[in-house]
Amino acid sequence: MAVSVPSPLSLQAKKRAYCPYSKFRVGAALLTMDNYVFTGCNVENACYNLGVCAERNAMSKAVSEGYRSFKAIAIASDMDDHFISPCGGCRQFMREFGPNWDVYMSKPDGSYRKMRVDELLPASFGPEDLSMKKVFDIPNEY
Ligand SMILES: O=c1ccn([C@H]2C[C@H](O)[C@@H](CO)O2)c(=O)[nH]1
Ligand SMILES: [Zn+2]
Repeated sequence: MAVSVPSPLSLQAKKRAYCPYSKFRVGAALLTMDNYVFTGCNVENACYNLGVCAERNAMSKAVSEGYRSFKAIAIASDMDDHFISPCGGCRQFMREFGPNWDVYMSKPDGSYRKMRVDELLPASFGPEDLSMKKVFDIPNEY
Protein backbone atom coordinates (compact mmCIF):
# COMPACT_ATOMS: atom_id res chain seq x y z
CA MET A 1 0.00 0.00 0.00
CA ALA A 2 1.37 3.43 -0.89
CA VAL A 3 1.38 5.68 2.13
CA SER A 4 1.98 9.39 2.39
CA VAL A 5 3.51 10.73 5.56
CA PRO A 6 2.07 12.19 7.69
CA SER A 7 -0.41 9.49 7.04
CA PRO A 8 -4.15 10.08 6.90
CA LEU A 9 -4.21 6.68 8.59
CA SER A 10 -3.17 8.40 11.82
CA LEU A 11 -6.34 10.51 11.59
CA GLN A 12 -8.38 7.38 11.09
CA ALA A 13 -6.68 5.68 14.05
CA LYS A 14 -7.44 8.73 16.20
CA LYS A 15 -11.15 8.00 15.77
CA ARG A 16 -10.67 4.73 17.64
CA ALA A 17 -9.03 6.39 20.66
CA TYR A 18 -10.36 5.11 23.97
CA CYS A 19 -9.83 8.13 26.19
CA PRO A 20 -12.89 8.68 28.41
CA TYR A 21 -10.72 10.24 31.14
CA SER A 22 -8.58 12.76 29.28
CA LYS A 23 -10.84 13.04 26.22
CA PHE A 24 -7.60 13.72 24.38
CA ARG A 25 -7.66 11.58 21.26
CA VAL A 26 -4.39 10.52 19.66
CA GLY A 27 -3.77 8.36 16.60
CA ALA A 28 -0.52 7.06 15.15
CA ALA A 29 0.48 5.40 11.89
CA LEU A 30 3.83 3.63 11.82
CA LEU A 31 5.51 2.92 8.47
CA THR A 32 7.92 -0.02 8.41
CA MET A 33 11.01 -0.26 6.20
CA ASP A 34 9.16 -2.67 3.96
CA ASN A 35 6.19 -0.32 3.67
CA TYR A 36 3.71 -1.96 5.97
CA VAL A 37 1.63 0.31 8.18
CA PHE A 38 0.60 -0.32 11.76
CA THR A 39 -1.80 2.09 13.39
CA GLY A 40 -2.46 2.74 17.06
CA CYS A 41 -4.61 4.90 19.30
CA ASN A 42 -4.35 5.79 22.96
CA VAL A 43 -6.11 3.33 25.24
CA GLU A 44 -6.83 4.64 28.73
CA ASN A 45 -7.88 2.76 31.84
CA ALA A 46 -9.91 3.37 35.01
CA CYS A 47 -6.60 2.72 36.75
CA TYR A 48 -5.22 5.89 35.13
CA ASN A 49 -1.54 4.99 35.11
CA LEU A 50 -2.15 1.92 32.96
CA GLY A 51 -3.13 3.96 29.90
CA VAL A 52 -1.14 3.36 26.72
CA CYS A 53 -0.14 6.04 24.21
CA ALA A 54 -1.04 5.77 20.52
CA GLU A 55 2.61 5.66 19.45
CA ARG A 56 3.57 2.82 21.77
CA ASN A 57 0.46 0.95 20.81
CA ALA A 58 1.41 1.15 17.11
CA MET A 59 5.03 0.10 17.77
CA SER A 60 3.96 -2.83 19.92
CA LYS A 61 1.56 -4.00 17.25
CA ALA A 62 4.35 -3.93 14.66
CA VAL A 63 6.86 -5.74 16.86
CA SER A 64 4.33 -8.38 17.81
CA GLU A 65 3.71 -9.00 14.10
CA GLY A 66 7.44 -9.38 13.41
CA TYR A 67 8.43 -5.84 12.27
CA ARG A 68 11.21 -3.96 14.03
CA SER A 69 12.61 -1.76 11.35
CA PHE A 70 10.83 1.56 11.01
CA LYS A 71 10.91 4.44 8.53
CA ALA A 72 8.50 6.89 10.09
CA ILE A 73 5.62 7.43 12.48
CA ALA A 74 2.87 10.00 11.98
CA ILE A 75 1.01 11.26 15.03
CA ALA A 76 -2.35 13.06 15.07
CA SER A 77 -4.41 14.73 17.78
CA ASP A 78 -7.28 17.23 17.89
CA MET A 79 -5.11 20.19 18.88
CA ASP A 80 -5.22 22.70 16.06
CA ASP A 81 -2.84 25.18 17.67
CA HIS A 82 0.00 22.74 18.44
CA PHE A 83 1.77 19.91 16.69
CA ILE A 84 1.25 16.81 18.83
CA SER A 85 4.56 15.80 20.36
CA PRO A 86 5.37 12.34 21.73
CA CYS A 87 5.82 11.92 25.48
CA GLY A 88 9.19 11.01 26.94
CA GLY A 89 8.21 7.38 27.40
CA CYS A 90 7.31 7.04 23.73
CA ARG A 91 10.55 8.77 22.66
CA GLN A 92 12.53 6.16 24.56
CA PHE A 93 10.36 3.40 23.13
CA MET A 94 11.00 4.75 19.60
CA ARG A 95 14.72 4.97 20.21
CA GLU A 96 14.85 1.25 21.00
CA PHE A 97 14.29 0.74 17.28
CA GLY A 98 16.99 3.17 16.18
CA PRO A 99 17.87 6.87 16.43
CA ASN A 100 17.54 7.74 12.74
CA TRP A 101 13.92 7.50 11.73
CA ASP A 102 11.30 10.17 11.29
CA VAL A 103 8.54 11.42 13.53
CA TYR A 104 5.81 13.48 11.84
CA MET A 105 3.92 15.55 14.40
CA SER A 106 0.75 16.82 12.81
CA LYS A 107 -2.23 19.10 13.28
CA PRO A 108 -5.75 18.16 12.22
CA ASP A 109 -5.40 20.24 9.02
CA GLY A 110 -2.58 17.96 7.87
CA SER A 111 0.27 20.39 8.48
CA TYR A 112 3.21 18.83 10.26
CA ARG A 113 6.61 19.18 11.82
CA LYS A 114 9.16 16.44 11.16
CA MET A 115 11.96 15.51 13.57
CA ARG A 116 14.22 12.49 13.81
CA VAL A 117 14.09 10.28 16.88
CA ASP A 118 17.61 11.37 17.91
CA GLU A 119 16.55 15.03 17.74
CA LEU A 120 13.60 14.30 20.02
CA LEU A 121 15.80 12.30 22.39
CA PRO A 122 19.44 13.44 22.29
CA ALA A 123 22.23 11.65 24.20
CA SER A 124 19.96 8.67 24.53
CA PHE A 125 20.37 5.28 26.15
CA GLY A 126 19.68 2.36 23.86
CA PRO A 127 20.24 -1.33 23.21
CA GLU A 128 23.84 -0.72 22.06
CA ASP A 129 24.65 0.47 25.58
CA LEU A 130 23.81 -3.02 26.77
CA SER A 131 26.16 -4.45 24.10
CA MET A 132 23.24 -5.51 21.99
CA LYS A 133 23.41 -6.07 18.29
CA LYS A 134 21.12 -4.12 15.98
CA VAL A 135 17.63 -4.51 17.30
CA PHE A 136 16.37 -6.38 14.25
CA ASP A 137 19.13 -8.96 14.75
CA ILE A 138 18.03 -9.67 18.29
CA PRO A 139 16.66 -13.20 18.20
CA ASN A 140 13.39 -14.33 19.66
CA GLU A 141 15.08 -17.13 21.56
CA TYR A 142 17.90 -16.58 24.02
O1 LIG B 1 1.88 11.90 22.11
C1 LIG B 1 0.95 11.57 22.86
C2 LIG B 1 0.51 12.37 23.91
C3 LIG B 1 -0.53 11.91 24.69
N1 LIG B 1 -1.11 10.70 24.43
C4 LIG B 1 -2.26 10.25 25.23
C5 LIG B 1 -1.96 9.72 26.58
C6 LIG B 1 -3.28 9.96 27.29
O2 LIG B 1 -4.20 8.90 26.96
C7 LIG B 1 -3.81 11.23 26.65
C8 LIG B 1 -3.56 12.48 27.44
O3 LIG B 1 -2.23 12.60 27.78
O4 LIG B 1 -3.14 11.32 25.40
C9 LIG B 1 -0.69 9.91 23.39
O5 LIG B 1 -1.25 8.84 23.13
N2 LIG B 1 0.34 10.37 22.64
ZN1 LIG C 1 3.60 8.51 24.90
